[in-house]
Amino acid sequence: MSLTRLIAGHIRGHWRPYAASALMLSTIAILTVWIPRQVGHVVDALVAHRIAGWDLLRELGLLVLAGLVIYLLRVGWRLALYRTAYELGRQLRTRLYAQLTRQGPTFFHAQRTGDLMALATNDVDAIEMAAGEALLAAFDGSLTLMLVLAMMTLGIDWRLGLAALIPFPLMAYAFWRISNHVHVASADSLKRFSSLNQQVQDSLAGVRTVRALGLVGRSRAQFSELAQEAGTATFQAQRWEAMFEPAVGLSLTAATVIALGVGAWLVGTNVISIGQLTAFTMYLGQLIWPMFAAGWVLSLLERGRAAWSRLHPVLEAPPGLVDTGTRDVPAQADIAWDSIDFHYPGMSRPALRDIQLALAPGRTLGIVGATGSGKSTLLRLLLRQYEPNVGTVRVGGLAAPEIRLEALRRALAWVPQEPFLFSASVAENIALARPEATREQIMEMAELAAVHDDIAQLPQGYDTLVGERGVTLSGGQRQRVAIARALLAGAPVLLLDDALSAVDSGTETQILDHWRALRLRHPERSLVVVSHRLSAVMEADEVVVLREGRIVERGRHEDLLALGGWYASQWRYQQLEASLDAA
Ligand SMILES: Nc1ncnc2c1ncn2[C@@H]1O[C@H](COP(=O)(O)OP(=O)(O)OP(=O)(O)O)[C@@H](O)[C@H]1O
Repeated sequence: MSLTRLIAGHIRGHWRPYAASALMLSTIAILTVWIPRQVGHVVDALVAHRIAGWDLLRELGLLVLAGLVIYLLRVGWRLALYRTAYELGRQLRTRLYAQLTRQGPTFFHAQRTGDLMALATNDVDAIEMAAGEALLAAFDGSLTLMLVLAMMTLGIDWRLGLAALIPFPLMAYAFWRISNHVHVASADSLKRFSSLNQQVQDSLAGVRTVRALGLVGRSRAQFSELAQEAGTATFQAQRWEAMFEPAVGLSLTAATVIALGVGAWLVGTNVISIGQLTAFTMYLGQLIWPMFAAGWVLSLLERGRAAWSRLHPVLEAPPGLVDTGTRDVPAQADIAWDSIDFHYPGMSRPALRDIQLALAPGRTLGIVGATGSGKSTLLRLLLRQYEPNVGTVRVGGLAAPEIRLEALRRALAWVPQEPFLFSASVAENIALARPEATREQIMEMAELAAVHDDIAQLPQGYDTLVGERGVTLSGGQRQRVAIARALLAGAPVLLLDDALSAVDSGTETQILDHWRALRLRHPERSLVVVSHRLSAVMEADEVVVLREGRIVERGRHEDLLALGGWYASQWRYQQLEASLDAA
């Protein structure tokens, strides 16, 4: 879809404010061209000594009244129009946000956060301007131009009109050249603003790393270079935009010189009066606005087009995952990875191969293996962040794609290794999936996640702000807050994706004991534990060991010890490490 079609569609949907603005602008244009005519009449009457006293005052009063009405209408059209242009901005931002929530990791892998933020702010602003000011200025400018030209040629003298217009084709050519440059320069400026945004985002997110590595100087230099580039690109666009004004000025000066020359001759030969020549020069002055409007409109439209060409592909990007599911998660949510093969998009090496695995309701599955062996990928397929290339993930006997995505994800309480805490209180963070939860319920889950005592130590307890603008929690505290959040969600399946990595083994045992106690109340709930520490899976009903995407060992803890493979040697190693730590 082009920008024109987008704007045309918007106008169709909001024709009333556009029509009201157009009506007001038309009235303004008519009054504007009436003014020189009126001045011409007054001048002629003064020259002929036909007017004085109250009559003169009345004629001048009419001019003042026209000026006042023009002023009020100018305020009126802006109010009517800006509201609807902002409405387009709101719609585009909402569409962008909805699109972002539909997308999966592949999309976000390809898009830079800074770019997406720039799209939602700068680019949408540029489109808003194109659909608002630019459109109405185009309408107003063309209408004024037509009326002024009509008054100059038909109302005064067509020869004088034609002669004065000689410089204008040259100006049109200059406009065309300038607007091409504005388009290229605007696109570049928007792109560089995105890069600057990205740098700010990266620097803020990684500020501690940058400081710790002593890279502050380099980071500043990089930022200053990007800021310089963005500034230069914006200046470049402005430089071309600034050319519009001299082009208008030159053309009008040339037109005025011609008009005065030809006009003097026409007055001398009594074809037109002095009052008409006065009106004509006033009309020439009135051509300034349509000319400026043309330059302004062209530059706004070029900015809008450049912004739309960046935003449109993102809005139209096919969702990473099509949610065609219609079913809810069955009550007995057993899970199965059925003959799964999977490789990440663009990667040749498979991340999972020939996976056959099942988890009955109320059971615990442990997934272990060396780093990069595919443990988290198993969970990502279950969460439908990616689709397997071969095989099917089943939940409650249904293929995962048959289930509504939101229902599927609500049934799986996932705690990643590095959970995200929002800028809100600890209580609100825990109650994310159940905002209606009572303080007692929140506290109960925090106790189960072994984080209640930590929260009690915070300055405002459960009301302490955490996240970006609040108190900084340790990695282990964040993990436990996220576990409390997942427990409160009350989902039938809890997925701990290395979510105990930052807590000590004593706390880990405590949390897993609490889980088992909780399961006495909810015997149908299942647990999947991905862990590097084998103590986290020793009570599991089944443990699988992954190596390079394949299941290479499986069984209960004792079976795996007896097998004498990777699990057994890793267990011995971790036991030794624990006893050394204790010593
Ligand atoms: N988004 C991705 N794109 C491409 N390859 C990926 C992606 N995510 C993971 N991989 C690769 O897939 C393989 C399995 O990754 P996965 O994250 O499942 O391993 P893991 O066993 O959970 O590792 P760890 O214990 O370090 O968390 C690895 O080789 C990894 O490099």
